[in-house]
Amino acid sequence: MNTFESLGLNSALLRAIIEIGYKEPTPVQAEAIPLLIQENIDVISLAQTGTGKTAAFGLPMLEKITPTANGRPQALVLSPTRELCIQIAGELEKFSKYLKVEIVPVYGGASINTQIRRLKQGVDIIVATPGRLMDLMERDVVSLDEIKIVVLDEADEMLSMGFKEDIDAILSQTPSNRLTWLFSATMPEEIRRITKTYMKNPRQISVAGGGQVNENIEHIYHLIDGRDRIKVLTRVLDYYPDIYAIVFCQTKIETQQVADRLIDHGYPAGSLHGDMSQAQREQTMNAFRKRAITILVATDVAARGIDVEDVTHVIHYHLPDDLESFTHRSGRTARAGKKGTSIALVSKNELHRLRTLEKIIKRKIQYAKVPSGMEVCTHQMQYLINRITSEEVNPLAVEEFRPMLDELLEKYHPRDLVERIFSMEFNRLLEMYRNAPDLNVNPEKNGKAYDDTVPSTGGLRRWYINVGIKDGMYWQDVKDFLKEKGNLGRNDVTGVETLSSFSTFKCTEEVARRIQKGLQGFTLQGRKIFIKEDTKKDFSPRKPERDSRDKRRSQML
Ligand SMILES: Nc1ncnc2c1ncn2[C@@H]1O[C@H](COP(=O)(O)OP(=O)(O)OP(=O)(O)O)[C@@H](O)[C@H]1O
Repeated sequence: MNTFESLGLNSALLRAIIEIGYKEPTPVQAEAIPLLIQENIDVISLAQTGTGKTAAFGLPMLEKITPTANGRPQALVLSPTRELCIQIAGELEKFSKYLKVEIVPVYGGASINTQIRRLKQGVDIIVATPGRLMDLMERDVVSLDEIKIVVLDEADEMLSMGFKEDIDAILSQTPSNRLTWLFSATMPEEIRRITKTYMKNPRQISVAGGGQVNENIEHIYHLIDGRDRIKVLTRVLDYYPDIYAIVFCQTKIETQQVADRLIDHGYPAGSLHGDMSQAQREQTMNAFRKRAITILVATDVAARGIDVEDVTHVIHYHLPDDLESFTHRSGRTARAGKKGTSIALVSKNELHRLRTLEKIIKRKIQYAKVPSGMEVCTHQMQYLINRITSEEVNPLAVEEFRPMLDELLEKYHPRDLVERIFSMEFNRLLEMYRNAPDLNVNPEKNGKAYDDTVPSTGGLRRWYINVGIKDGMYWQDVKDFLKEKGNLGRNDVTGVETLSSFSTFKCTEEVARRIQKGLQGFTLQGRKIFIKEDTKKDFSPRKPERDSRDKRRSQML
């Protein structure tokens, strides 16, 4: 068995690790720690989510630096989001409890003056988001000329967010003989490019039995009608007692909308996305960690890498655009050797992407039916029975209230009491679910893979409309919207395809005129909404005209 003692860590670090409660190193730690301590090399390490990569780079980093009197930073960790900065700095603080090391997190949205003050007092390790570090460098309050080690955490995400220039500028200020360590759960193309751009002969360490597959995650999907998404979500949330979940949405708008809907329906939910202030984001994360809220609705970027203990479920409200994100999302559960479930809500037109995903994650994603209303009630009932029957009786408390309990038992038959307890707990649920519809889509029958309805008349043309996913609208919503504005029949509009900032659809000129009339004077968030003929002649499915990735990201952050 590998032990932390055998990895070459000093006694101060070992003492802290024991106090934290780590018993033995995870495979990535066992592999990386001795190598990084003994050799001065660039390293790229692929390891599953939740397997302790922070300690895998943090412990050797702490072992290798020797705090100097001049208080200039010797190590730098770059990470994409504020949450991650705070989290990594917090972990490093814990590891360095018995060392004299100054660790300063610097990230946007928080007071720059406080960060400047802390940096001026001397710092050994900076944990930073690229944007804020650039600000600080421009103000000449931080100098990177003594940096020995740079860690690029979630490097692909930093590039996706458009930090490439900042990273270039930051790294150009560090000594050329610095070491660069990169840890990641996935190996997208960006990571390969990063290795080429920023690293010198990096050694790739692969962990036995590692790779991208976290066997502790059970992957399932529900096949649904896209219009029922929120209903399916609430049903799933109701089905699992004590669910502690992160729900991933694709855009900031959708994240907020879903969280608002859940809160309106009485769920303990909160949202996390880039349109919130830093204070709001910290408040939500704290509430989630303390379980004051148990459902966190988040964008991919805001929740990348966050480590919250015992998250039971990750729910993909939509599949991510960028399928690598699926691994990072799912990895918010089943951390540190525990088990967890990832549930994808998939409409028929997303099915083919699910198959691609299975190849990426090298796992089968099992189909599961959306629970029926009765199944929700039965499951909750079983849970209540288990809770009651496994509860240990507290004799002292019972004795104290014995007279009241006796009186209750004299007045009511035990069966009557059980029925009352049941009603107390279940009236709301039964009311809600007694006649609940079946939310499953049969892949062979009723569900539609895409909008393939037959239009009422001939003479079809393709039209463009300036609404899309970034407005929180998917094809069904766009179709409903057009139907409403043009006061149309079911099949008047067809072939709706929705991309980030616009959609296209097919209809006759007459139908288009009705839509145009309905749209007169209509604005969405101050923007005039219009349709115009799409002059591209053929109706074959168009390749999505990708927005630049940065632009898309800014919607998703
Ligand atoms: N040796 C260990 N024994 C027990 N728990 C550990 C050990 N190492 C790390 N952990 C715990 O496991 C959890 C996951 O660690 P960490 O956040 O570093 O994972 P990660 O690999 O960076 O995940 P991700 O790829 O999802 O960002 C943390 O709560 C951490 O405290």
